[in-house]
Amino acid sequence: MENLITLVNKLQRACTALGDHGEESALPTLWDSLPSIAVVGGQSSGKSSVLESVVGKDFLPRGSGIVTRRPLVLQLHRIDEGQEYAEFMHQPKKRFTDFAAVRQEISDETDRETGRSKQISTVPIHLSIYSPNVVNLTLIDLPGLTKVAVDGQHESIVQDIENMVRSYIEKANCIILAISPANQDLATSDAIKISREVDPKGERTFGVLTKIDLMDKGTDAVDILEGKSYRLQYPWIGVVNRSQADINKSVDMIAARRREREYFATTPEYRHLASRMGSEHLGKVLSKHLENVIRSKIPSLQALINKTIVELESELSRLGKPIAVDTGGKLYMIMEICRAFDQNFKERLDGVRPGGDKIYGIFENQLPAAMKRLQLDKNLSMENVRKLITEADGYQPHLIAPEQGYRRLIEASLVCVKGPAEAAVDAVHAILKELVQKSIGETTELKQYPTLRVEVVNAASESLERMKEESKKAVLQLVDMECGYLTVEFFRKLPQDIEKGGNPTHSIFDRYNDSYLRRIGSTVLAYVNMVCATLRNSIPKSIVYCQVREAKRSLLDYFFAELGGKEARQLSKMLDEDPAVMQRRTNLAKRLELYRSAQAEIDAVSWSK
Ligand SMILES: Nc1nc2c(ncn2[C@@H]2O[C@H](COP(=O)(O)OP(=O)(O)OP(=O)(O)O)[C@@H](O)[C@H]2O)c(=O)[nH]1
Repeated sequence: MENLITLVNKLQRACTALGDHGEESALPTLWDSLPSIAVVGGQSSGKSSVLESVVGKDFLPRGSGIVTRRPLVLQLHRIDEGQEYAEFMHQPKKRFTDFAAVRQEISDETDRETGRSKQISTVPIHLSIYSPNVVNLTLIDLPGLTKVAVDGQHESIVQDIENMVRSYIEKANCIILAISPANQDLATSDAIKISREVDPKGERTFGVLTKIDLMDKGTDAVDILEGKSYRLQYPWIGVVNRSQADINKSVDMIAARRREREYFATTPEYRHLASRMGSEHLGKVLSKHLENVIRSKIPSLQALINKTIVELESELSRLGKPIAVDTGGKLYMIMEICRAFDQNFKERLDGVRPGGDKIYGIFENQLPAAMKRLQLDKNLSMENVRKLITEADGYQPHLIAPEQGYRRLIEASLVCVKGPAEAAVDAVHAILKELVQKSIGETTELKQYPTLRVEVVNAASESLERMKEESKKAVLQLVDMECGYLTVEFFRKLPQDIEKGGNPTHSIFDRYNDSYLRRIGSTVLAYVNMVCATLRNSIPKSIVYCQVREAKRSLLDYFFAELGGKEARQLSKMLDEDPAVMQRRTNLAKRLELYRSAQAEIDAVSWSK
């Protein structure tokens, strides 16, 4: 039991410290899942007296009219030994051992928030009391309900107090301590009225009857205490607090408790109820009830903490790691981020992620279609063949075969292939650029650092540009190579020209007959087609070698080489994270730490059940 309530107190205080008790928080609040006990009653019903009696100390401000003007969240911590003391959350380092000073501080802190006016405020005062004479409990003392405004107060105060009280006790996890004076008709009890409103079945309401000793002679509270005149889910508990005369005479709490015990034990009407009457019994009943409630709540509390931890962790991982402080750390961080990007890019080329297949589309469709559209026979009209053959002959018509003529005709046709080859290089370049963009977009770490992102994009683009130029040179070279050296085999296999069809005695313009020239044309076309078939295969190989494979291998090599020479200041500039993000990460980490320790503690409690 001790563990449980200590845990509750700990978590509750921690959550309040983080401001985790308001609606502004996006996270579900622990505060809302933990039970608390609110003390509700009409003015002068004996509310402060009951609280003091449970605590066993004089410490609450007293006086006529509205004394309690702010909620007081009171946590009682049992300590095994030592001097009792109190601590306020708004003065964390100050220990109060003089309880008169505690009373004064409650009063002063109330005035600080509300001014010296008689206004009320919903901002609670948090007070912890550590004592060997208390049981672990968290109690909330609320301003007393009243029926009329006194001088200097706004008419709305009656309603304001009621609303504030309701805002606390309407929460499903609030256990209500409804205090009614026995010397007033129960039908007029403000406490019963408001608690019935928020807890109609009485599942979380404890009725406390005060001032039993002040009842008119000849009357008693037996019917109420036995639950006959007004039945509550839990039995009524009667108490006898110190009278005003006792307070004036400074009768201490211990003596008051002893007298209370004696009162119930010796008064004939109440003797049979003595074991379940009095302030001490009230404290024990409350503690036991709180324990039961918490036990039943542990699973949902664990679920809530675990869910919050997952949310905090995912939010933190979305924000990314914090920036390293030293140069080496920064360098390592940049390299890590770049590697993450590079990995993503490679996976696209290797087919682990989509996009790389588009390159094959260029080789399979675009390049062959473009080569097909070339109309290689455009240069091989009869006229053109005749012109090039005779020009190549020069002053001496060829004797066996028009060697030079063939070369010129083949070259003139093959040169056309350069267009589609360069277009294929450009198309692959465009795809690679697109893949870089996509990989940049998918590298979450880069979103965190806009400057680094720009630098990586620039470095990758420059590399791709360089590779494109190399690739163009290589494919053009392939075509030039085909023009520079013809495949002899092809020509050796041709049937030898037995009859050239030429007649040197004729004029230069009709030196060769049509069928001879047609044959040359078709031989050239057959040769060029054969070469094109080879180029259709070798151009993709060259492109992959110069661009794709190279991009996979060394996309950021230049960038890395330059990175090594950068100074700390330049590295910091690259990791220029938004300060708001840094602040958010720190806050989240602090919160996560709190929730983790809460998780460990509550797990330990649930295992020890
Ligand atoms: N004889 C006797 N007097 C009591 C008892 N309970 C409270 N009183 C007296 O009733 C007066 C009001 O008690 P408080 O405890 O101050 O009442 P309260 O509800 O806290 O009132 P506010 O703080 O003003 O809202 C005090 O003079 C107490 O001494 C009781 O059981 N018996």
